[in-house]
Amino acid sequence: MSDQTTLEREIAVEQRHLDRVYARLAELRRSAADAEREGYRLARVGNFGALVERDAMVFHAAQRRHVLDAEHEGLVFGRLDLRTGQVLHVGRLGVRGENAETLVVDWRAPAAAAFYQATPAEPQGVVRRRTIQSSAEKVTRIEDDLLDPESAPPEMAVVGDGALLATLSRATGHGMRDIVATIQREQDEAIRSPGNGVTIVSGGPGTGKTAVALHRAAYLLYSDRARYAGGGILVVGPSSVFVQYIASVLPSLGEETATLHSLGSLFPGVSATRTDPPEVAAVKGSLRMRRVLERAVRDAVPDSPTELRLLYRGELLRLERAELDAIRDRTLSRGARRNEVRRAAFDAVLAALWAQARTLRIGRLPEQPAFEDEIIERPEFREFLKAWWPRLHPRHVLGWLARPERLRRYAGGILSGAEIRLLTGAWRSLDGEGLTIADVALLDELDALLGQPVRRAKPKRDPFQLAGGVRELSTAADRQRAARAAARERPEDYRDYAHVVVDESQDVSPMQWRMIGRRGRLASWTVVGDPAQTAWTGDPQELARARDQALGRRRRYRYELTTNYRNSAEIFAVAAAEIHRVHPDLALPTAVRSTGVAPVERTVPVTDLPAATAAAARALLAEVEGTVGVITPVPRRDEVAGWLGDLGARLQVVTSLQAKGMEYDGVVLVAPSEIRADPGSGVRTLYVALSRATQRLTTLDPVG
Ligand SMILES: Nc1ncnc2c1ncn2[C@@H]1O[C@H](COP(=O)(O)OP(=O)(O)OP(=O)(O)O)[C@@H](O)[C@H]1O
Repeated sequence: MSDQTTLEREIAVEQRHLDRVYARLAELRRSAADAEREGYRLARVGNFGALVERDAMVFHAAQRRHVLDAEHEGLVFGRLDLRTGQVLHVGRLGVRGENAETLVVDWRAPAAAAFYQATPAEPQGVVRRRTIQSSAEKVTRIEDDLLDPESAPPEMAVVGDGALLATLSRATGHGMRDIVATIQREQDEAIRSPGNGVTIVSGGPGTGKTAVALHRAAYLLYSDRARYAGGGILVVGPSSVFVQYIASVLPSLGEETATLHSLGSLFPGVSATRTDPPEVAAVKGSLRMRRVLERAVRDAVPDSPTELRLLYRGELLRLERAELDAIRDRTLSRGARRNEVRRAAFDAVLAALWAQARTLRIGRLPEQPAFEDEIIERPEFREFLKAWWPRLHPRHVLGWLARPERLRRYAGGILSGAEIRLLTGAWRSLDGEGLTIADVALLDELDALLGQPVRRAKPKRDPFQLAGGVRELSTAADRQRAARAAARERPEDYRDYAHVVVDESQDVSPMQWRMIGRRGRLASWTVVGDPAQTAWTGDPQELARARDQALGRRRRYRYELTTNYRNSAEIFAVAAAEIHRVHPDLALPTAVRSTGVAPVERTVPVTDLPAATAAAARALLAEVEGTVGVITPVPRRDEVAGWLGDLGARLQVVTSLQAKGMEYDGVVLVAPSEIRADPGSGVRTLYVALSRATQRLTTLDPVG
């Protein structure tokens, strides 16, 4: 029988199974809809038992219908033929037939683990593993791996060249894809790592760390939905460009309950995208900044009144600067938080005025409470309090640090003169250009130091309370919907996540670890990263300390990924040569795919750089089907974007720092020597930029 006929026959076999699954799915959807209708009919009967039954029916039916709709496309993607003769189909969700026989096993279920973990050396009872691709309920392609040839029955067919390579050769889109059909064994082990403690996944560029982290979030939600959907999963990435890139993966796995944030958007109401030069980021990210900020939050508000004068029954009551400063120091002693002790500060001022009034022997002086009431009523006194001890927002205090004379005072003896000058220079543009990503961790620290004003607790709104005090008896489905809405509506400063995923963790500074740590006090963690790709130039010991403090003493599970699935072997060879300049002995992943196309490395006269960049970008857009990234040194981003004009949605211009974690089919790298020239982290940043392309890489270096 020819190969073509075998392939057609095998596709037809899978199509029959797929037809059966989709027919069953249609049936399940119909019965879910019927159950929902029946549930509402029962409700009209009106007795309590019927209402409880309605609750359960409507809940399960609605939940089922939602899942069935979400997982329709590409539902079945794998098949295992076991030595026992049993056949298992693996898919995005578990489906049973009318007689409770298994038609599809959920990819996250223990029975599906062999699909990812079996190898020819350790077949785990699997004879043939088959990957099935389909589109709109039609099987389009199948790829087999024969894992245990000796146990294969003679009639067993094996088709295709391996699913992984076929998948890796597909064009890159704007968003990352889920890899659920082709997860590799070492990745699967990390995905299924225990839910408690800290899972640490490391590996070089393109080894699937991000993919693993996101699939792990989906796995955890499957394995213990009550815990992880209830508390929530927070995923933190380095930049907003990156968060947009990965945002579609979890919904494609049927999981919408995770919260994605970039490091610049973790603080409520802020979304910073500007980056600092590495030497400035190292100062802003250092733990020493905490001591600088502690001094700032204890200082007097700029331009606030330096004395209080009040005329009381013909006598002048007066608190001078030294006295006001002493009250402030006393009130803020022992770690009191400024926004939380406003009331205590006001009481101390009133007490000081009272003491003075008594010393002055003012005639007909009332009792202390009446005296204080009289003073509090005076508008000039209220104005004074508002100006002297206002409710402070972290942004106000960061503004104080941007004043050179204040910064010198706060940072003296903590930061060096050169470091203070770096910060002064960086914050000169704070008002004009806004916050940088590194500033956001400082805001979060200031928020923790300032505290929240004491408010009377508002009664919680009952989502089932209707107008006029009528309380509708709700169904569990209503409650579930409300719970989902609550997850979406978690307060912006929500901190009690059940799990925190940190991607590109090598670039998280000590102050950023503190910020993330505040959101994961109750959490288990997944931390993925590659030390060789870091742009951090600060103290490595301080970094390790801050990270350990955030992660706590939980048990650690470590995984190392060793295969680069992104770059062609030709492209990764260029990146590898770059990182070996500074880390000659670094063990690197193996790139599995060769395209036979060598990267293009060109030098061009500086005046020709704009035209050469535009020409290279156009050429790559014509050569590849997917996206093209133009990666620039940080200061050149806008200039280069200007050279390119509008070349369409497939092209993106990013800085070498924004390129972290990103992937494009073609990359034009502008002025690599300028990126390398940074003495702190230049080579490592260039290594990141060189390892972003799947198929084509052109580097353009200006000379002269
Ligand atoms: N098992 C797999 N099957 C198919 N594609 C995969 C697999 N593992 C990884 N990939 C693909 O390889 C590319 C790189 O993956 P990913 O971005 O997760 O790597 P990374 O380790 O986070 O990289 P970097 O550190 O360079 O940012 C992505 O396109 C991803 O979809």
